[in-house]
Amino acid sequence: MAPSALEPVSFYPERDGLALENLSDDIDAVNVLKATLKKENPMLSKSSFDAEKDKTQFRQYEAACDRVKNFYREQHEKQTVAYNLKARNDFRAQTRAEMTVWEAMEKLNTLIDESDPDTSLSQIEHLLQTAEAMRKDGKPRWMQLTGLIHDLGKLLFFYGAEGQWDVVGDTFPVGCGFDKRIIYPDTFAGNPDHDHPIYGTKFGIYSPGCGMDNVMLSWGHDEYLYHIAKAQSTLPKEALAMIRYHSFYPWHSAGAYYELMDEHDHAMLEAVKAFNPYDLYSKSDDVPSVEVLKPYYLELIDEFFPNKVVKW
Ligand SMILES: O[C@H]1[C@H](O)[C@@H](O)[C@H](O)[C@@H](O)[C@H]1O
Ligand SMILES: [Fe+2]
Ligand SMILES: [Fe+2]
Repeated sequence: MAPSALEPVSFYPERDGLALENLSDDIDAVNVLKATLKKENPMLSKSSFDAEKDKTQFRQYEAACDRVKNFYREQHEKQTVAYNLKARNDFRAQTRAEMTVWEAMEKLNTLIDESDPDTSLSQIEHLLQTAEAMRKDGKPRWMQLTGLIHDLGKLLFFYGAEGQWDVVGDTFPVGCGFDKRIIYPDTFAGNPDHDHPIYGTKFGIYSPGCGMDNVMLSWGHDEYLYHIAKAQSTLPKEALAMIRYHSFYPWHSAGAYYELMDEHDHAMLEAVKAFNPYDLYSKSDDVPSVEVLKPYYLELIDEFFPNKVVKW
């Protein structure tokens, strides 16, 4: 019988008249269901870092050295809409190099990331630490590979970057107001877009719910590698989101810019959040042995990059 307009509709018709003492059984059932769901999606299961690490030891920007502070002042002053349009044009206009993923990891190894307060290890070691932590936690192979390559976009530094400010560091949208939850928010006062009549407003060139695919994130290693992986690998969309947004801390960790998201972005945010602990908290793990791990990862790379030689 259809419910009359005046009667409340029960969303749980089979539970109408449920006795209170059965409630704890229901809670157990929900917990079992949650565990089963997690098993089916190991990407989302908790990282082992949750119990092991003192997370307050990471990303301490107020206490950071001048190298880090100076880096962010420059990045925040120079990442403008005009620069971002130019960077994307330059990117599309050429292939910078052709080499395998492993060769790219070796090439990147000489870069010391000025924005990073948490590691003094080389890039190859950081990539292996990230991937190894995922492997130990039983994460899917595609996710391990994502961990292995996620910072390879820093190669940009060797191919016409203007410095490190357009390669590394946290990212944020350009073309709309800079959110206070970005680290060192006051340094945006020196950005020419800060007081722009459109770019300086809350939504700027965007509209509520427009979706992150339509948002221009500050140009750097995330955006660059995202385009390469999207075109040349068989990685799933969750992996591409992990790559594109892994430095977007104001979004995935501080909760800013949610008003720009569309429905698809909510699922992608979960993927990025599942990725983040491996990137950040593995930085204090033991130094991995490159030569010992190389055969395992060479095979993994081949699985997702059908053309061994990648166009960078
Ligand atoms: O300093 C780091 C580093 O540059 C990372 O590669 C980047 O992903 C982080 O967002 C940033 O905080
Ligand atoms: Fe990164
Ligand atoms: Fe990283």
